[in-house]
Amino acid sequence: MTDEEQRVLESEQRLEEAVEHAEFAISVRGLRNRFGDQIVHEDLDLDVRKGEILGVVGGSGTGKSVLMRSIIGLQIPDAGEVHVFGEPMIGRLDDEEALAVRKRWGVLFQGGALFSTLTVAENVEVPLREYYPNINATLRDEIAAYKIRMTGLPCEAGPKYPSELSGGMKKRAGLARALALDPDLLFLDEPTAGLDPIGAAAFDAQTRELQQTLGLTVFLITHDLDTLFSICDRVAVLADRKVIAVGTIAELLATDHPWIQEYFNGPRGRAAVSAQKAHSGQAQGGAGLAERQ
Ligand SMILES: Nc1ncnc2c1ncn2[C@@H]1O[C@H](COP(=O)(O)OP(=O)(O)OP(=O)(O)O)[C@@H](O)[C@H]1O
Repeated sequence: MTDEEQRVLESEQRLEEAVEHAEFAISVRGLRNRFGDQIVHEDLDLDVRKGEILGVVGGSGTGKSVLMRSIIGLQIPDAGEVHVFGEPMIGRLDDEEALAVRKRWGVLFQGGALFSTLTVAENVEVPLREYYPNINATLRDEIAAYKIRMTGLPCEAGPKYPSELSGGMKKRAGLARALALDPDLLFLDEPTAGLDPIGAAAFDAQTRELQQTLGLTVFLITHDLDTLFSICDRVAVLADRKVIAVGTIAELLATDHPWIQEYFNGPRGRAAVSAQKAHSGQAQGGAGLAERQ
């Protein structure tokens, strides 16, 4: 086969795959990740629908963060396929194509991962400098200020350093940075961990509002049952090295997997359901999420 024929064949294959994966923002097939003797994922499949908030749960060490890192290219899996918006993410895109897909997502890492020597505004500007180096400084400052306000932080937060912020403010600053490039897809790794319940509920409400107004797809790793019940459209459960179930919480509860039953039907799960019911009652009585922020 000539080089030209090979190129045409590859481009046809890519087109077929793009059509096959078009309804999903993310498609993972047959993922395998191993660290030495420890197999974290084996034959893991997962589809994330466009426009949904997918909660990702599982016991500690089941590989939720490794899964996220495999999707965004920070972890090269031992086997498997990852497609984001129909594009194959592992080894088949050239630099320019990979960059075009990477611009379509934003990531809030566990703990915020802000650069401690940069102000909040400078942190938000990092992806702008990296992906759009020709934007002038004034426009960059304006975009950063807008993103900061978008996440509910006051303008005065811009010149502050991460060490001067509360935990909740740091998360919002990380969120502002994740939104810097107007992404279609947002990855959130335990966004409410370490926040007090009121701060966590406000962050959830902010996430939901942003997802709806910006039409985002959200891949949300969490241990927070209130987050799962209040804002996730579906939940994927990691156990036994793979995604053992994915669906609405009602659908998950209809399965008889012991971990799922214990997780959602245990004391904390029941408390989250009661809180959710109480909140829905209040909302019908006029106290909506927006008022709680
Ligand atoms: N770079 C690495 N080198 C070696 N082992 C790793 C590496 N990254 C992750 N692991 C291991 O992979 C497993 C899964 O880690 P991961 O951080 O994805 O878990 P998790 O489900 O996100 O856990 P948690 O809920 O506690 O954050 C863990 O046992 C971890 O020690």
